[in-house]
Amino acid sequence: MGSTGFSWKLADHPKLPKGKLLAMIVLDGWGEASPDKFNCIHVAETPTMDSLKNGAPDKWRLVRAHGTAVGLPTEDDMGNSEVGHNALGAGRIFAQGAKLVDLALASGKIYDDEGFNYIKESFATNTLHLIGLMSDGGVHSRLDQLQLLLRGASQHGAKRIRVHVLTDGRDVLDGSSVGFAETLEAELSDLRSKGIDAQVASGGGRMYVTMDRYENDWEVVKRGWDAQVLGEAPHKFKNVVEAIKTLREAPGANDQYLPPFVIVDDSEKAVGPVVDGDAVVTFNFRADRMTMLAQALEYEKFDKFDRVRFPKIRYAGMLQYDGELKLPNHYLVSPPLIERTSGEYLVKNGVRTFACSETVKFGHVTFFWNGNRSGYFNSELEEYVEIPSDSGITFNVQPKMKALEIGEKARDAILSGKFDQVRVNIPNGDMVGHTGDVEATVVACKAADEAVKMILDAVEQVGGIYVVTADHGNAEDMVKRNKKGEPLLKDGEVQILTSHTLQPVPIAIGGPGLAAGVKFRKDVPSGGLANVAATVMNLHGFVAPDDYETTLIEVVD
Ligand SMILES: O=C(O)[C@H](O)COP(=O)(O)O
Ligand SMILES: [Mn+2]
Ligand SMILES: [Mn+2]
Repeated sequence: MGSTGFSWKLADHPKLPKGKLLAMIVLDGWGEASPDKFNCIHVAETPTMDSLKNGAPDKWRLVRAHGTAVGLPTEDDMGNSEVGHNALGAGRIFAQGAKLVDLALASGKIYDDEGFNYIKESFATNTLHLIGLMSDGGVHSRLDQLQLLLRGASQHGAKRIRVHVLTDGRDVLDGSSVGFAETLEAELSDLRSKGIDAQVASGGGRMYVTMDRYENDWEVVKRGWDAQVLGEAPHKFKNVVEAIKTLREAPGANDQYLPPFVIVDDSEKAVGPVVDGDAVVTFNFRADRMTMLAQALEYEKFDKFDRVRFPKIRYAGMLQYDGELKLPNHYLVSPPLIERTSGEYLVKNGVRTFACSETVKFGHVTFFWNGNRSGYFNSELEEYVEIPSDSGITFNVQPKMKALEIGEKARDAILSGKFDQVRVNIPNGDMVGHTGDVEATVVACKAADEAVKMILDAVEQVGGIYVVTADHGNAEDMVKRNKKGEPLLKDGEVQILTSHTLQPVPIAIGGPGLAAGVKFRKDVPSGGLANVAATVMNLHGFVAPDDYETTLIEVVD
């Protein structure tokens, strides 16, 4: 596509009409797996989703939602919301953050680029702080990347390094943070033997400390700020392994929600507050749960909580987390450039668009869907509605979440006649699945199914079309399995899987507005989430751009 010949205008689909209302429903964390008692979708009453499956193979099929199909480094990488919604919205597969960071570290290019050279200015006199998720989940960060960065930074002049860890247990097994902390400690001890003053300075569980998203609860970020920047926390320890082991002993404690702690020296002084002149890197590559901290670290003007001190630092993100806001200004690796998304094309071709979810997934159907871009393409044609999520709770306590409210908003948008596309994310399977609470996840799946029904009923009323799919698996498998697929036992108990899975996800099309003869093609057997955008464009009456992954549908006369 030469720059001169470029046009936003989409060609008319030769067979499919325009002007049909299309409901695009993304069930978060809803994969397809064999039925057993750890498959919460199977256990739950889900009559609506079950009935869609009866449309197989013409109107229901599976698509790939993990690994290389969504731009991740390997087929062992489970899908996640960022890469899933990016693929759904962009219609093409982009090498994602995880892979781009791998490449930049492997080639050493990361150390030549602007971001690293910017923070390097601090190395001679000050401390380099690295803040992020200590995990090998590969969703937000990876421990091996942190290890390489630690080695590389010290080889490039960092003499004093402080690591501020967030424990995971959400993209990896609960309890695995102890092993990660030991690995990290060994790495730091190796650096110390080479004369580098390197240690962990603070920590806390990701869901309670720092990694909130979409401004659901700034208190979470403040807890992290106090520990990481101010060096203040309710718990003080001499080293990170002891900290995690001790805090995990409290009743009900788990990696995701460990309280904040700081590491102190023999005189009980925090070893690593952030001070003027220091360099800070947030080493997560994924954006959603880093942008709030990034704002606190970067913005002179800031009123979300009292920072007490706002040190003058050199701050860089592993990636730039928001291209539109240019946040942060400095970054070590350039993010994937996801342009010409289906959302932008459709709006530019007059498709009036409504998008909605509750806070915890709101950015998924807007920001991620639109290629990690905030805001509207055309505020006259678009409306994005965020339903406030409950904050300060784990969602197993409230497994229905706001599913029905999302369903109602979507229904009203459909019936209003003001929109051509009504797009939602229904979070329950994922958010409750991450708590590892199997019973609550069953309730969650039922609620999600009810929300789908509400939307499909409205589609029926207006003679519209629906596309129902998911971004990756989660609730369909809640247990860690051996290679044969049998649940793995540890100390006589099954090991609960809080993370996403490698499973494919369903996609269903239908509704009274779906033209006769539309069915899934048979010649895209390994279709993935990136094939959905062209499919949706067709259903709006357009042909997708040539470089989009091929459509999943055909029209048979
Ligand atoms: O951030 C999270 O909650 C998990 O790490 C990944 O879940 P998501 O990709 O579904 O948001
Ligand atoms: Mn998701
Ligand atoms: Mn998830």
